[in-house]
Amino acid sequence: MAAANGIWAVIPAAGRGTRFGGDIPKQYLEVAGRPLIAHALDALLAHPAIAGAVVALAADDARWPGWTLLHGKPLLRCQGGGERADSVLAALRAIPAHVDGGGLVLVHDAARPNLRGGDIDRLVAAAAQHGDGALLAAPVRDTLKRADEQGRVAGTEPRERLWRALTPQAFRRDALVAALESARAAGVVVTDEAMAMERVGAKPLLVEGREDNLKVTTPADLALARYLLSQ
Ligand SMILES: Nc1ccn([C@@H]2O[C@H](COP(=O)(O)OP(=O)(O)OP(=O)(O)O)[C@@H](O)[C@H]2O)c(=O)n1
Ligand SMILES: C[C@](O)(CO)[C@H](O)COP(=O)(O)O
Repeated sequence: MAAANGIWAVIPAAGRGTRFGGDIPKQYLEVAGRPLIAHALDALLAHPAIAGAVVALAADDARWPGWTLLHGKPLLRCQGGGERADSVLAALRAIPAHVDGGGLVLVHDAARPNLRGGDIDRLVAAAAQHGDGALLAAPVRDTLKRADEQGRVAGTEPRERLWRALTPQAFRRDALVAALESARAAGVVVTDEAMAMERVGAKPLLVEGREDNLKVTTPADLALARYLLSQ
């Protein structure tokens, strides 16, 4: 059951895309006729459980189209920060005051365009039942090798119970804000929201998500995203 005022989504989109390269920030590269960022925003705001969204943008973002409404729902913007976690925290703080702070928020990378409604359904259902929150993830199905400094195999890592964290990740807003603030105060850079929650003792539930919920990090990812979103 969504809390009063519904579930809000937070979309960190203030990254520099250094691993991707190029002159255009990857969140604005064209995928299936729209900017990459549009797909994540559309998937979230099209979902009936989502009441609104805040997108965190770089201070010098000159490409944001200025959307303020999507699927009839509010789409707010804020300025992101130096790390992804800073952007997430800024966006959480930009959620309107009338929205229940004890309600769930979903945090989803703008760089993940292929989010499907069924995954949102299952994540929201799991997070509503599990007090410590939940995240979409994919079980590791390949053998994992650790490399030495020369790029040679230094060993094979056990993969039992190893998962790749995806997004969205869903937590009670006030708890997530406190956990992110705690990590920041400790000088710990958390790479996802679950890591911040784990730091303060939470055990979020892993919800198996689609393998094709990829994050566009390199040009090869963009080619795959274009293929997937053209289907
Ligand atoms: N300071 C940051 C860094 C990242 N992000 C966002 O977090 C998501 C996942 O980050 P990633 O894929 O690493 O994007 P970049 O940080 O832009 O990529 P890179 O690490 O290669 O620079 C992206 O939507 C990105 O825009 C953000 O909002 N603020
Ligand atoms: C949040 C995330 O997508 C989960 O896998 C990932 O940690 C983001 O990492 P990035 O280096 O900021 O892309």
